[in-house]
Amino acid sequence: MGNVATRKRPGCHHTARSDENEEEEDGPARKRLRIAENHTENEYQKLAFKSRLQKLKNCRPHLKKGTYKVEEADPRPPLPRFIVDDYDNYEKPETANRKEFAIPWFEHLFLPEFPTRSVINEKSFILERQLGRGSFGVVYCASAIHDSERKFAIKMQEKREIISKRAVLQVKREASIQRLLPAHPFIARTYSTWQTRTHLYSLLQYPTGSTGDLFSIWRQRGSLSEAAIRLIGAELASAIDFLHRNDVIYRDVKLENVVLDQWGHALLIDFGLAKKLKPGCSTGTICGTLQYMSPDVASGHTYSHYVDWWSLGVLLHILLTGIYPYPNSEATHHANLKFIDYSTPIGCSREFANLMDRMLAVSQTHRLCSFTVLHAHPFFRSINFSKLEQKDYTPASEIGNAEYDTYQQNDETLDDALFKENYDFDRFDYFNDRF
Ligand SMILES: Nc1ncnc2c1ncn2[C@@H]1O[C@H](COP(=O)(O)OP(=O)(O)OP(=O)(O)O)[C@@H](O)[C@H]1O
Repeated sequence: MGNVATRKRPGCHHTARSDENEEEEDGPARKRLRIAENHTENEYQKLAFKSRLQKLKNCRPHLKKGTYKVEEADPRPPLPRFIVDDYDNYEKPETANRKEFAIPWFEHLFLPEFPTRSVINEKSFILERQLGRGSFGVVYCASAIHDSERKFAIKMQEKREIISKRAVLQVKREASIQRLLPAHPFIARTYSTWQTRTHLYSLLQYPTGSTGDLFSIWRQRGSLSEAAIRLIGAELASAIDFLHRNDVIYRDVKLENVVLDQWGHALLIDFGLAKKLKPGCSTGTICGTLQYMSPDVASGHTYSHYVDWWSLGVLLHILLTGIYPYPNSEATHHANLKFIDYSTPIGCSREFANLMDRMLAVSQTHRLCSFTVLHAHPFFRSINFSKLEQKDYTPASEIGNAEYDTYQQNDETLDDALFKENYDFDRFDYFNDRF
């Protein structure tokens, strides 16, 4: 078929074709004649030739006449040298090499927080049992392959889930904050992180002989004694203060994020919502667990580290009374959170009642918003924080000795009387004189 298109048909005049034939037939003589006919072009060539000849004569006067060789001008524009050189000298990587060094995007996405080649990896451990479930995967208790006595928690998160929920930055931030944080007795350490093609792994501190997270403990045993709450509260306060001093706002203090070891010491886990925030700076992301969320976060205005003290207040309130301080148990959106109808817990010590009033005050002027104030509060007066951080106290001995009876919440007359008395007295004592 291709031949049909180029075949000369009878009666059809092909100009280009006939010129080519003429050239072929007459040779260079015929070509010269055609150039001569084109007068303008010819004149131009002559002038150009003369000018180049003159230039050559000027720069090489020692050469005799007639020995010059002028080459025909190249009709194409000169190629920029650097492109030609680059192209000529460019060493294309071997196909095999390229395959070896290429990092797939779903691995690259989680670098450098989750390295792809780690000395410690999932093959170094034996997974024993499941400890809990998070948004993107499962947390296992694991023992080191060469030392079965050493226990760790391994958090295994699915990359697919993380990407589909657009939480890549969140998990990377969590890993980097936890890994850079200095050691603290009440914060779970992150020893290592790595990734496979499908999963992210975090090797975490496992509390020795863990009795589970605080939520499960509270659900099994009910309300805790004030003595136990004092020790657990003080340990968590020490951990939160440490985070703030290291420019970290935690934003997710809740029962589920505290695990206890066999002596009842608290360990703060899950830095999924933590953020680097310098003192005096504020942030505005509405995040956290609704029932623990402070009015400042829920309002959508900017807030700072102090919101963690509100959440700790909610946690301590639940540990003692078994209920949330504000009617938000059914809330599904931050805009629906209500900060009304608070009543001071009754049937507890005046110190604890006052601590709750202070930590859960909606007005920031009345609210307890710093470790210094908490540390000096009468509820924690008996605690030596240096000894606490040395783990000199044993909260386990106090856990389970509940003294608080939740039915007293219904006695409204007593409730009101106690609230007024405590509030006025304490307000004078702590706001004006001491804090
Ligand atoms: N270091 C640890 N030691 C013991 N148990 C742990 C540890 N880390 C996590 N767990 C258990 O696993 C559960 C889920 O862990 P975690 O909350 O860290 O996961 P997550 O994926 O960050 O979840 P979330 O959806 O709350 O962000 C916890 O509630 C706890 O019971």
